[in-house]
Amino acid sequence: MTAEKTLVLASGNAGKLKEFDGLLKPLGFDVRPQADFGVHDVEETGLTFVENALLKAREASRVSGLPALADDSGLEVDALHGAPGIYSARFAGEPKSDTRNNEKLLTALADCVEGQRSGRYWCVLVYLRHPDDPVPVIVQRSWEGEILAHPRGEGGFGYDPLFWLPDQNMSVAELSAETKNRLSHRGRALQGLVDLLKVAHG
Ligand SMILES: O=P(O)(O)OP(=O)(O)OP(=O)(O)OC[C@H]1O[C@@H](n2cnc3c(O)ncnc32)[C@H](O)[C@@H]1O
Ligand SMILES: [Mg+2]
Repeated sequence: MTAEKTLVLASGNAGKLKEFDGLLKPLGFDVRPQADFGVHDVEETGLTFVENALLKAREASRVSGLPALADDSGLEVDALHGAPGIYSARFAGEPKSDTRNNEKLLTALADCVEGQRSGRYWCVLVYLRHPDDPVPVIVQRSWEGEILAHPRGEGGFGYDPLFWLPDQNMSVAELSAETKNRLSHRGRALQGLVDLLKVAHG
């Protein structure tokens, strides 16, 4: 394994870290969570996923001295004019809670009938070779679905029990980890990033 393939993952989200591990280890990357270096969560002050991902990657790379990969992601619901969007993790306030976020989403959509509950996950990945890297590698991918009226399934994390995939006839929380990684906003963004890295940085 080459030293260039060691990465710090700029995330404190256990669900994301597990998915990245499953995706990056088979590709030969040595993936280190930011907690290994004592990196704390940065304040996500950006107005876009890309700004927040840059903030996270820069901090993790600065503290660890390694190239960094950050993920800023969230759920965009059409009937809620794009909410919770970049505020998805803290939709129901601090401290962050998937359970309370899901309850708040169900309440917000209580009057919304089937057919008006469309939405999508977004994942923006940013890769920095070092904290001052002027050429970040950036990939954005979405994943279309509908918001269920009741949770289904035990897998995944976050809004997955409420995110329905008509094509699969399942919620994301009912998919296997492998299938989620193959289809998801994050899995496809990472595939795109790995392809770009081959071109951009050898
Ligand atoms: O910032 P880090 O430390 O990475 O962890 P976080 O949970 O705060 O991550 P974000 O700021 O990117 O917020 C993303 C939120 O969007 C939701 N989300 C993103 N991807 C998801 C997925 O694959 N399944 C379910 N929910 C997801 C979930 O609520 C996340 O907490
Ligand atoms: Mg966050």
